[in-house]
Amino acid sequence: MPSLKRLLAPPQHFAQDPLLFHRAQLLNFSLLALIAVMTTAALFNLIVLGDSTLARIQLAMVATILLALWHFRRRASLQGPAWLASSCAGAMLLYLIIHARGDSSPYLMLLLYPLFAYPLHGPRAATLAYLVFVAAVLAVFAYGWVHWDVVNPARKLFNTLVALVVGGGIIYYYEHTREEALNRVRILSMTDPLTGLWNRTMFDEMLAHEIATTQRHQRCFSLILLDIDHFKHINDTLGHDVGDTILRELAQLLSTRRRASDGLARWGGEEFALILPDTSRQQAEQLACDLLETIRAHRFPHAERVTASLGVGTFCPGNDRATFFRAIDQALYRAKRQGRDRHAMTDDEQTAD
Ligand SMILES: Nc1nc2c(ncn2[C@@H]2O[C@H](COP(=O)(O)OP(=O)(O)OP(=O)(O)O)[C@@H](O)[C@H]2O)c(=O)[nH]1
Repeated sequence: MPSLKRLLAPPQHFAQDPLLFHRAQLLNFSLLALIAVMTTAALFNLIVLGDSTLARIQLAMVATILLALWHFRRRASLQGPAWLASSCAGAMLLYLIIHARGDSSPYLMLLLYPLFAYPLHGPRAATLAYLVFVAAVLAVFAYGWVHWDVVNPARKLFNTLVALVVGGGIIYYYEHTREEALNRVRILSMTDPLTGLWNRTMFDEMLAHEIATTQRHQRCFSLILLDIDHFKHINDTLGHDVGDTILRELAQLLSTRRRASDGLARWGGEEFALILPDTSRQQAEQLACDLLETIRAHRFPHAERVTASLGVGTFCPGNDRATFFRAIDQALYRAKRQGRDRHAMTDDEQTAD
């Protein structure tokens, strides 16, 4: 049983993103199901019906799907295997219609295609796949009209088209709204509700990503930790609402000052963190001075003077995350101790571990 559970579980690469994880789960199941169905069909065709040509085609398909399954699980590749799975499912459904030579019941099964393709590809790619599929169904239909003995083909074509358009439309709409809802949940889980910046969870994820990139490409990134000075006093004298407004306004100010590639997060109560990819110690220090000047010059509503203290450091390949953070914290503490409204750099030896 545990091995069956492991087989049904998608690779862990997709665990971070709920949308991709859902697709990966579905793809994993579909590939396994296709292998089982195709193998059974091939054996049935070979042993019971004696159709070795069809059985060979099906076994070749099984081999291709096995390859796709390997690619998906080892390489964590979703797109290619997903297209292969939906193409195989589409081909099987078309084969059913051709095999039934105009009998009505397989037409109803065409709706299985969008039911399968939309959750697997997502609305955009699945619509493309579905259009190709509908075109293929119409081609089979046109062929059948000429060659098969179909009673009232015009009515059959009309009913099939209505089912394909209405059924496909409903499935598209369902999948589209489901993805939108999931995206909203994802954004809510990543952002801080007061400032709209990344929250701590997202910051940790982006930091881990930046550290991995740093090690891979052998380059450094810098980090600034910013803490508003005497924020407790602001809250106590002006009220929490003013405190909240200052947090929001500072977040806005920092957002306008950063580059598009920089990551900005609310790290804690009145603390903010800026990840600066590909940024040297000197560049980070210059930015820290600019930020201090910008905050000093800004007129915050109700508050006469708002300042901040900054801890600044640079992470290079070989550094250790925990040591680096300790050093940044100590730099920030030093800036506070030395009188606030200033920045302090980490000691090089501290971050070098
Ligand atoms: N208004 C508001 N206040 C918050 C929020 N989160 C944390 N705080 C307050 O921020 C204050 C932080 O106080 P301290 O940690 O003592 O720091 P400080 O007063 O800024 O002093 P220094 O950092 O030493 O300059 C506390 O009073 C918290 O209640 C928030 O979301 N809104």
